[in-house]
Amino acid sequence: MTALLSIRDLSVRYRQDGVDVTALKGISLDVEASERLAIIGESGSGKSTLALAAAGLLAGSAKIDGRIDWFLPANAGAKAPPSVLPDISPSRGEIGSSVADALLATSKIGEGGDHKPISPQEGEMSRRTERGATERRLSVIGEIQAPLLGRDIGFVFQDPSSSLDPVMPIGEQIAEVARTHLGLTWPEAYAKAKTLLDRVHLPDPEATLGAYPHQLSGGQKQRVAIAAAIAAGPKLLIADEATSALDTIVQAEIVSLIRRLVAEDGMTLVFISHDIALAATLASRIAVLRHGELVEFGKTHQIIDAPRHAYTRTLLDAHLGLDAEPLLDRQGASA
Ligand SMILES: Nc1ncnc2c1ncn2[C@@H]1O[C@H](COP(=O)(O)OP(=O)(O)OP(=O)(O)O)[C@@H](O)[C@H]1O
Ligand code: NI
Repeated sequence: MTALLSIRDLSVRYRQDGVDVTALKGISLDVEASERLAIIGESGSGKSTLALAAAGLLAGSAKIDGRIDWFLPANAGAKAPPSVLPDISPSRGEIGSSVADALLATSKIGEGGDHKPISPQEGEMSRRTERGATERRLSVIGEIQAPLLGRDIGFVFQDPSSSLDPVMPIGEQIAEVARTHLGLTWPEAYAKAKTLLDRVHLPDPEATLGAYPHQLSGGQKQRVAIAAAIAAGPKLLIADEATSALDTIVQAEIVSLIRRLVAEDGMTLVFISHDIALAATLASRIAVLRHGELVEFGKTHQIIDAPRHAYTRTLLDAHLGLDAEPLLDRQGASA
């Protein structure tokens, strides 16, 4: 297997009210190209921090140590028009040299989070936020080859309302991503948006193009957020608790939607959840975080059938206590 993303010795500290909070401690893991990886752990274990760090979206105040290497296809970003290229200042980060047919975007992050800001893509990062885009900085340092939100990484957050603009028609929000990153004209981008609304199974895509987020249910809004996230054909889809705010039935529908889209587009998936059983239905590998440390990492069946760490067993037991049904749909896990 080839790595899409390699994380080495990643530590992240936030400063809050004058106190340092260590969110991640020495995390090393590879995300393999085309795999479905779940990151699980209880609230505060560092799951979102890991995803945000990988996507280069950590708040500028975060102190980051370690190394993140991306292995993107050489033509990544080739279609991005110059007007939308990020404004990246020279920095201490290193750009790895090109290898034969892959581009290596390397970030070696110095002590003290000495990483430079990247301007948010207009209308993109400013809306697709969880904790406020204005604080966000790209910690993955690079030139235009650095992974770019929307183009290389699709990010789906827990609350679709926070990632969608309430006063912009849905079609325009999706079309904008396609236009920005694929260099399409507006009519082409709208056609693409309509196709995407159909692909995420929204009823009447034509009418939905002109609808506003408040006219849709929570599950439908999450479908729109997913359509926008994949509009530019990213290599990696990161879903951070993307189904947690939804009721069980809708949650299952969104999980199967994600599974289908990832398979159809050959995307790599990082699925973040506090729910080990849900994660097991989707992922081929599971990483278990606890208090910012990677306590267990392996194939889904190994984690479920023979967990090595007591904490993983606790997560499994907690689940079994609530529900006597078999924990894992083994078909789903191995598919
Ligand atoms: N912007 C921030 N400023 C200060 N502390 C933060 C910030 N973001 C996260 N933290 C802290 O870092 C730790 C890890 O948080 P993180 O959000 O990564 O956990 P999580 O596993 O995603 O939790 P949840 O399941 O609740 O989303 C927590 O102690 C959290 O309070
Ligand atoms: Ni989180």
